[in-house]
Amino acid sequence: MRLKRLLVKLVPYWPMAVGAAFSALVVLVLNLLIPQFIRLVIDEAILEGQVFLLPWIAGGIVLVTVVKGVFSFGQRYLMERVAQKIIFDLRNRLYNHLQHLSFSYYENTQTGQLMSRATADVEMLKRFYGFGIIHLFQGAVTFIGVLIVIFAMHARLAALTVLALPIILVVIFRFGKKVGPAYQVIQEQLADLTSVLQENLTGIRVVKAFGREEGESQKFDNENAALLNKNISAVRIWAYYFPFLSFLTGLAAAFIIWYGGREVIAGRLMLGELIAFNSYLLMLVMPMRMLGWVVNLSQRALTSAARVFEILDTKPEIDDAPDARELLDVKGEVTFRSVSFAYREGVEALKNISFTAKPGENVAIVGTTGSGKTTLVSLIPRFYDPTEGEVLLDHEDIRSFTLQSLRRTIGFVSQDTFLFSATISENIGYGDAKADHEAIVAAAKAAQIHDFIVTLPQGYETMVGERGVNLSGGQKQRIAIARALLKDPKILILDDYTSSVDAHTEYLIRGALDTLMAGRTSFIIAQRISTVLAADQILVMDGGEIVARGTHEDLLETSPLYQEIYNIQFSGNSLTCDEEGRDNPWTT
Ligand SMILES: Nc1ncnc2c1ncn2[C@@H]1O[C@H](COP(=O)(O)OP(=O)(O)OP(=O)(O)O)[C@@H](O)[C@H]1O
Repeated sequence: MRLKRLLVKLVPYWPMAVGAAFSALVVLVLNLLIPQFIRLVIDEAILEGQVFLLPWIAGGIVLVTVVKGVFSFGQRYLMERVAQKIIFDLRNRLYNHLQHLSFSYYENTQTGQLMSRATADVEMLKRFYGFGIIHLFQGAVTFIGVLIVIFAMHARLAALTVLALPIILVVIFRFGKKVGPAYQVIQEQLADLTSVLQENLTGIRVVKAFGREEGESQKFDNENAALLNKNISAVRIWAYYFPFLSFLTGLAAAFIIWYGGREVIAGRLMLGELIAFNSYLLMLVMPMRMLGWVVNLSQRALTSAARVFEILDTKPEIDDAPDARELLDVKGEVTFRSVSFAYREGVEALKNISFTAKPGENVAIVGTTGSGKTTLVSLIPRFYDPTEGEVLLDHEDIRSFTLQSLRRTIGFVSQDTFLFSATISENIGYGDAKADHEAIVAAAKAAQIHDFIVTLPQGYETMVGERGVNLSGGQKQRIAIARALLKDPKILILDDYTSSVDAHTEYLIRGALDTLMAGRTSFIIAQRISTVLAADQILVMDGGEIVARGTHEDLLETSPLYQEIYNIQFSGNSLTCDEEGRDNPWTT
């Protein structure tokens, strides 16, 4: 099944694959000629004393070798090209597929596992296409070719020699059965090792902050030692295999010399024929060894294929409905109608949520930690679909629109800001490939980050992310805000957007956002008092439910939970700023 699926991928490249197979056949025929030259040298030139034949035979050998070289090159080159092309397609498909898999998939899969599949496993498949298949073919035709020739030369001797064949085949297949699972275990262990490495590198700050370098090294050591052991187990299987195979072929050679020698002495076989016969049998040694190698490679490739296909076969949980249409002319009315949602069955993160945000309305969401605020806003761009109920945009279920067009209308600034290893300008322009420099600068100005950017040595062309300058949390967040604003979204979602900027910057952003939010429906998970003050409606969440709603003044009077949140969360930063951005005590 998996093998068939791997082989089908050759179909689009059949002319090249056939070219490689043809070259392999030519190489085989030429190989079969060499022992005949040897026979001629011994039987005709030496024993019969026909010296004039020698230069011709020598010339023939040179010619055969040259032509063989050309076709060997063709075979290798063509097959490697096919392999590279198949792997190119596969890598692209895999990457593309990964882009479309849903959040839930990534939450349940280790990044290291995915990286290992996209690199080590794909590489294994390349070796299968580039070497495995052609060597399997070459081995099979060599076998058939040699058998035909030796039976034609001396049927009895050939028949007696190949009696050893079934034993050899049993050895090869037993080997395949053992080595396959051994390599599956290795491949899985390698993925585990990659996961440890990836997690360590991502969390290196935590490792250092807690002084856990030793512990982490130990963790890696353990996984690495497990990999070593598993590799050694596989190598042991290999190590048994080769000497045993050599022993069997040695036995066959001994038999030929013994039996064939007697035939020569009896005059039923020429000396040159015996030597040629033996050369043919030696030609079988390589394919037999190769068969073991190819069986091993194929087993590994099948393991890798299973791991790669598993990703490709995972359907994105969130996808376009078959009749999904483009979302056009958005007004921006968002309605949650009896929405419930569970990340895991039976544990509801949202329970029966209903509310409407009118176009252009500014909705603040407050609540205790873990009450479902982030989950609620994640349903609007369809990061997840409700388990029950529906989310409507302009009175239509958002599942009736294409994901692309839906997400295009939404600007999202999430809790953890991620910037790519690219220039500031590219990061801000991420959501709109056509954005010009003026638009990028305008967005940066609106997010109050322009003044900072121009102080950098390369301004907007400064690299950020892993390969560039380090920015503070607040600076990153403002770049993320600029990135969201550049899309000119009808709906704006800001999750904890002010959590890492100081009161002064918050004031500056606040001012910019007030203008920018005009005409957009916005949802802001509020951490600061100024946000709730500016909101048209505030949703108060607790345990996945909306327990109160209203304006700040209403809620202070009617909702004890809101009062509590206000006292704990907002009073600590109940400062707003005066015109110049200086902090002032906040009063209602
Ligand atoms: N990806 C996830 N998988 C499983 N459970 C999750 C996931 N994300 C959140 N939860 C759970 O869902 C509940 C709501 O989480 P959510 O992040 O929406 O809360 P929140 O109000 O935004 O919290 P905070 O203010 O701390 O960010 C929590 O109990 C949380 O543990």
